[in-house]
Amino acid sequence: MDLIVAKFGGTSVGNGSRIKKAAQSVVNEFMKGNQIVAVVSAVNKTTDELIELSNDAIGAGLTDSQKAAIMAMGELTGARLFSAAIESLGVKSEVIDPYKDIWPIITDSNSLEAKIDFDATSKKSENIKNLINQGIIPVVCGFLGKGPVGEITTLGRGGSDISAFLMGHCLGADEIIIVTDVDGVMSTDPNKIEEAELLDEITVEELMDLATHGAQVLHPQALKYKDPLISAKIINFANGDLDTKGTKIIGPFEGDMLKSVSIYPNPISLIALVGERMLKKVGLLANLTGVLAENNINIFGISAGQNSMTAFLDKNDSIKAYHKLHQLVIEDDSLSSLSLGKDTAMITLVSPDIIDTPGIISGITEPLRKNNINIVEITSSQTAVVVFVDWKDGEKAYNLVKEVLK
Ligand SMILES: Nc1ncnc2c1ncn2[C@@H]1O[C@H](COP(=O)(O)OP(=O)(O)O)[C@@H](O)[C@H]1O
Ligand SMILES: N[C@@H](CC(=O)OP(=O)(O)O)C(=O)O
Repeated sequence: MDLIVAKFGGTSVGNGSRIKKAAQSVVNEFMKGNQIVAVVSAVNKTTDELIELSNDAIGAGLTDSQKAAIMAMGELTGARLFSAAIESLGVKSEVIDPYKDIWPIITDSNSLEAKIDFDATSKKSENIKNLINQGIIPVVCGFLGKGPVGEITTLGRGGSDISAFLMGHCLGADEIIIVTDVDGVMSTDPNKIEEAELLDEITVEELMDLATHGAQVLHPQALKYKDPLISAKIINFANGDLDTKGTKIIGPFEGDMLKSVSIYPNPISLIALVGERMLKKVGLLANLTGVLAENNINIFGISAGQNSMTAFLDKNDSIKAYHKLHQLVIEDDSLSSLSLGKDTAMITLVSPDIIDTPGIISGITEPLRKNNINIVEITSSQTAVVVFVDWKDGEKAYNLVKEVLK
């Protein structure tokens, strides 16, 4: 007997027959002997409509907490429709919403982008387990939370995916299934490029990057709660069957809950190409990477400015790269010179919190400044910050950056 958390996005419950089909797919799993929790979003575009309605009616006078309570109506209705559809098929079900004591997802008081109190949520999830053990199918409102004074909060647009992974984690589920309007994760958005191909599987790390760079298919914060031991997949509602293959989400493979700090074991050399108005020169980057690729040299990072371009390479490759790139400088009129910089240590911090934690970069740089450690380069994306310091400072900087995660 497996415990499954199945999340139904807005499109998968987009009309009456879809709700019926979705409820049937949940009941089918229950009849096979599995335990199941449904997490349900607002029907179709209800959230957008509620926002538009309140903007038209109230406009700037609308407070965040009023907006959250109005938006919540979408999920409050969706969950009731879903639960009633399950009961109409002869199985007991209960709606779980933030107005009830049993509600598990506890947050801070930020009405529109609430932060989850993981410990409180874990504790309160026990009540949901009791319900499941009584043979009842809980239907949990996605997207919603309950703040410190019992008020409704929301987890941010698209937040029902977070609700599903959080519930899956806290309940110790065997599987999390995200039911949506595409066959799974594709090579790109299939609504933009028709030839997009379905991926059989994707790692948490890859999907997190895809999602933070705008692929709507899953909320990036949801993957924070993906436990390596819990199976997860994304499937199309059109199948009407939760057993469908879709795209399997595997991992995470790095660190605990996707957070890690690492130091590359070898020194990293910085090679800078200098030239006038380099950013305006077409194909320069391709030439740089082409030369390195031809010589089987791996690139750990590239930074580009108006008049220079720097490649980060393993020290063992740097002399060879230096000579090969010099040839490029001689041949290309827009390049004036090349310099092989000092040895640096590369420290990488990976965390899904980077995207929504103001001050995380200064949290890293401040302790380095206080310890008189000079930062040679720093690059950041939505999920990783990479800091380069003098090689001699590497170990100390690594220990300081590790403290940031704590
Ligand atoms: N690489 C991708 N693979 C699959 N879908 C993608 C991808 N990038 C963007 N999408 C979009 O994500 C949408 C599904 O997410 P969303 O609309 O939030 O669904 P739901 O309402 O079920 O939560 C798809 O309709 C698709 O347009
Ligand atoms: N209904 C909310 C939450 C959500 O996650 O919806 P969906 O699962 O349809 O993306 C929204 O539109 O933002």
